[in-house]
Amino acid sequence: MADVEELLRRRLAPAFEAVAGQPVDPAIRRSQHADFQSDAALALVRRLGGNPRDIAARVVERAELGDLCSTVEISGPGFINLTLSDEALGRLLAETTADERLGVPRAERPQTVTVDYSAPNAAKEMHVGHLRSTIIGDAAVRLLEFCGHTVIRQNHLGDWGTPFGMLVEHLLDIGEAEAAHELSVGDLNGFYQAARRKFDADETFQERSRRRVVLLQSGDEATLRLWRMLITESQKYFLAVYELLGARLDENDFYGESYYNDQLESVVDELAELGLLRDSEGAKCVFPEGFTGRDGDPLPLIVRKSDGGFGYPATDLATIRHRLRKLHATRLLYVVGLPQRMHLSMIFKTAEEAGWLTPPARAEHIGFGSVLGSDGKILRTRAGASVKLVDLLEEAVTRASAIVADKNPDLDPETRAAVARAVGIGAVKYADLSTDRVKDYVFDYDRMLSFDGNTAPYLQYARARICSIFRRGGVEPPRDVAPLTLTEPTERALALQLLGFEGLVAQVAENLEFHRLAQYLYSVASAFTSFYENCPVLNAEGDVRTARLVLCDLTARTLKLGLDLLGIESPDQM
Ligand SMILES: NC(=[NH2+])NCCC[C@H](N)C(=O)O
Repeated sequence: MADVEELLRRRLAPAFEAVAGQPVDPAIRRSQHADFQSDAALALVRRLGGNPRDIAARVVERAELGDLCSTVEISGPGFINLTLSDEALGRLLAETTADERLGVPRAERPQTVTVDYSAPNAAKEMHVGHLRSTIIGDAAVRLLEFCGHTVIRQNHLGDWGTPFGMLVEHLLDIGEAEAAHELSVGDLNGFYQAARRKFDADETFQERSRRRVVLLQSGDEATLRLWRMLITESQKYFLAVYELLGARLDENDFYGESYYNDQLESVVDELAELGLLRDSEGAKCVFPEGFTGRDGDPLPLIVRKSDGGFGYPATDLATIRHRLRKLHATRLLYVVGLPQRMHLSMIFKTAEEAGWLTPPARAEHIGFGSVLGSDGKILRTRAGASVKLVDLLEEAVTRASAIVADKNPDLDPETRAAVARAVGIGAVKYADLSTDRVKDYVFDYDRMLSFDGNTAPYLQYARARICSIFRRGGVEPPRDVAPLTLTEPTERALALQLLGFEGLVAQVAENLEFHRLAQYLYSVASAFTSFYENCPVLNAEGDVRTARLVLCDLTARTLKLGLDLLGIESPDQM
C-alpha cells in the first residue's frame, strides 16, 4: 500500500473525527505549498463555530503523522500543509519497486462486469464511432481485469433486423462466391450500398426483401444459411481490424442482436405481467418514468411494433435482462456514442422498474463524442464517404514507419516494422484516450504522431530512453532494495508522482476517464525529464546511484504498465 494520499487520509480521518464528533473527509490533495494539503477544517467551522486555524491545530495535535511527514503546518485561513519526509518516501518507493503490480491491489470484492463495446453492424463498414468504442472498451477491459474483476466482453454486433432481408436478396443476386469475396476483403460499404440502392429504386426488390425478412425471422433454414454467411464473412473482417488494433476481442465475444432473438417474446410477456406495457398506436410500449418529450408527454420505448416485429429497444431489454439474470453481472458498462444516451437511459430505467436491475448492480453508459476531420466536421474521406477504418490505421503505421526510420536509421527492418506498428497504432489510440471521452476531438496525424507533448510516441520514447540507460550501463534494475536515500528536489518530485499510481488507477477503474491516466503518465514522464536533467544516474555512487536507478526503473515500469492498461505497446528501443 503506497497510495500516499490514502495513507494520509487514514491518519487524519480519526483526528478529524475526534475533533468534530463525527466522521469527516480530510479532503487531501496535492499542493504547491507543500506536498499535500487538507482544507477540511475550513468547512468544519460552519458546524463547530470558532476559528478554522484552531480546529486545524487541534486535528494536527491528535494525528499520528510522525513516521510519514517531516513538517506539518497550519497555513492561511486554516489549511493543513503536509510535507512527506525523505525517509518515508524512500521506504514507500522500496516497497513499490518490489511489487510486480506497482502497489495496485486486487479488488477486495471482485465484481462481474459486462463490457458492451465495439458493436459494429454486420455487412456494413465500421465507422469511427465503432473505433472509439473498441479503443475505450478495450482499455476498460484491461484495466478492470488488472484490478481483479471478472470481465465478460460483449460485442453486441448488429446482426439482426430488417436490413438483412435486403442484404440476403442482394447476396442472391450477385452470387454467394462474389458476396463472400466482397465482404472478406472488407468492401462492406460497397456491398451494403449496392443493396440499399436497389432497395430504394426497385419495388420488386423491396417486396423480395420484405418476404425474406419474414423467412429469416420464421427460422427458414435456407435463409438462415445465407444470413450466417453474411455474418461470418463480416466477422472475419472485424476480427482483422481488432487484430490490427491489438484489441482483446475475438470470435467468442460476439453476442450479437440475433443471440437474444428467442428471448424477445418472453420480455414482452414479462413486462406485460408486471403491468409495464401499454398500447400506443398499435405498438406495445413501456413508458419509463422521467422521460418526456418537448410537449411534456411521456416518451415511449417501443417493445413490440404494430406489425408484430421487434426492434433495437426490445433487443436491448432482453440483453440487459440476460446480463443480470444469466451472467450475474454486477456492473454493466455500455461503451456507446453519446447520441444513444437517451435510449440507454430508458433501457436502464425500464430494467429498474421491472426489478431486473437492483442495487448493488449498476448499469453505466460510458458515452463518447465524435471524431472530427480537420474541417471540424465528422471525419470523412475527401470524396465525402465515411472513412474505412483499416485505411486510417494503416496510414498511421506508414507515417510512423517513416518517422521511426528517420529518428533511428540503425534499427533492423524487423524491429523497425514492430516499432512503427506500436507507434502508429499507439498514437491513434492515445489520441482518443487522452481526450475527455465525452468531448469530440480532431483526428490529426501530425499531432498524434509528434514526439513532443502529450502523445503516445512521447511516452513510448521516454520509456525506451530509460531502457537504454540500463543497456548502456550494463546494469540490472535493482528490485529488492533497502529504503532509498533521496536528496534532490527533482528526485522527490518524481517519487511523489510515481507513488500516485495506485490511487489514480483506483479512480479510473471507477470513472473510466482514461484521459486522467494519460495525463498522469504524461506528468510522470515530465517529472522524469526534470530529474534526469538534474541528476546523473550511471555516474552517481553508492546509495544515491541505487536510488536513482530505482527511480529510472520505476518510471519505466509505470509508463509500461500504464500504457498497457490503455492497450498501447511500449517497445524497448525506438
Ligand atoms: N447494447 C447496445 N445497444 N450496444 C451498442 C450497439 C451499437 C449499434 N450496433 C450501433 O452501431 O449503433
